This record gives sequence, structure tokens and C-alpha cells, in this order.
Amino acid sequence: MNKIKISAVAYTNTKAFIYGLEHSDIINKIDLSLDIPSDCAAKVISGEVDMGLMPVAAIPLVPNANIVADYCIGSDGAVNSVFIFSNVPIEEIKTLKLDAHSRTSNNLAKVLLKFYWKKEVDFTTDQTVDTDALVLIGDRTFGKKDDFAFAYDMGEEWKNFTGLPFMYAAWVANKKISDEFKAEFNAALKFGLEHRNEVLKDLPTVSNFDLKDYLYDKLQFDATEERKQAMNLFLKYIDQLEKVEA
Ligand SMILES: C=C(O[C@@H]1C=C(C(=O)O)C=C[C@H]1O)C(=O)O
Repeated sequence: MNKIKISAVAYTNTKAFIYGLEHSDIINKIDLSLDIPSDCAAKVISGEVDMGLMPVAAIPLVPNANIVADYCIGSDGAVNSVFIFSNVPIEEIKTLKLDAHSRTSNNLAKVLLKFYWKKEVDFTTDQTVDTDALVLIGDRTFGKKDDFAFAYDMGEEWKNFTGLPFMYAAWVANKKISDEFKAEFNAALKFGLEHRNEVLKDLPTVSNFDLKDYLYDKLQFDATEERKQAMNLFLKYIDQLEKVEA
């Protein structure tokens, strides 16, 4: 049988899922690669893999996209790893650097700035230029909040804006995946989440960052109906961004 090719995110937020996959028989049926989120997106879009932990902002670019698991990377309010870091308050931001690792959070920054804070901002992907603010996601943000005058947690700001939870990444396939495989995959992910204490033991401590709080409280892994509604609303806002900018 051909192995199912999967791209997962190489960040701490995905460690429990990886633990579950590696401690289940399914590990023999998959070909797993760990990638930065923007590469997960590229691989699922191009068909280099069959499914991946897909940044939700890029789901519309996936041919035959279908969500294949009951779990995701989400939060309900603050997530503590998706930030706009800034040296000036949001009202004064004129230029913002996007994060090359990200697809969702870059768009979330654009949506929040335009529709919530109602700010016109120049965005750049050029990491060499000086800007007022930057988007940063994942493990590279751990313990960095105090390095900047302002740290806007975008999970929290999305909740302030919409009253909704958020979904950053979902398990998405670019082809039909059998119900049998999906059931086994879900069971493995669930097993991993139930063993977060084991995952925690293996993680190096990070100064000025509470890993337990992150894995158990800030991150929320259930792809609930409310979280999917929030995703659809987010995708509508992204669509409007593009129309406005066209
Ligand atoms: C919560 C996070 O969610 C992520 C953010 C993503 C993005 O911005 O594209 C994609 C996958 C997730 O890893 C994080 O990376 O800190």
C-alpha cells in the first residue's frame, strides 16, 4: 500500500499530534515531514503531499480541499505565539514586516489592521528593511514579549473583534481520504493530546514562557463548529482584502 504523505508543522504547537502519530500503528502507513507552516501550505497546494496541517488562510488555494480531522491548531482568545510586535502603539503603525513562516497570521494581521483597527499600513516581506512593527509566530516568539514596547496577541485581538475563537491551521487533504484512515488518524491525534504531560517532559524549558499553560490552556485543539464558523468568517475578510487591494 502506498503511504499517505503528510506535512505537519515543526513547532511546539504540533508536538502532541506528532507524539500521537509516532505512538500509533498509523506511523507505518504515513510518510511524515515536519515543515514550517508556509511550506506545509505549499506542499498541500502543489500535491507534493496528500494532506497537511494547513494554515487556514491558504485552504482556498488547495484543489479539492477537505478537512480530514476533528482537531486543529486553535485558541479562544490569547494564544501566546501569534503576535504583532511593535515599538509604537497600533494607532501609530505605518509599516509592518510579515513573517515568511506564516500564511494565516500574516493575513490575520491584515484583517485586524483594516477591519478592526481601521488602519492603512504598508506591508513588506523584505526582512532587511526597518519597519514600525512585525508579525512573528511559533516558537520564535517564546519569551520575546518583553523585548518590544507593544505585543499584540492576535488570537486575543480576533476575539475582541468578533467574539469568536480562532483556527490557525487545520488538517486538510487535497484528495479523498478513506473513512478508515481518517478514523485511525483522529484516534492517533487524540492519543497525543491525552499525553501532553509526556510531551512536556521532553521539551526544554524556555525562559519567560509557560509551556504547560501553552499546551493545555492557550492552544485549543478541537475543530469545533464555532471554530469552523470563525474560519469561514476569516476567509470572507481575506477575500474582501484582496478585492479592496485589486
Ligand atoms: C498558533 C500558531 O499557529 C500557526 C500559525 C500559522 C500561520 O500563521 O500560518 C500556521 C500554522 C500554525 O503553526 C503558531 O504558529 O504560533
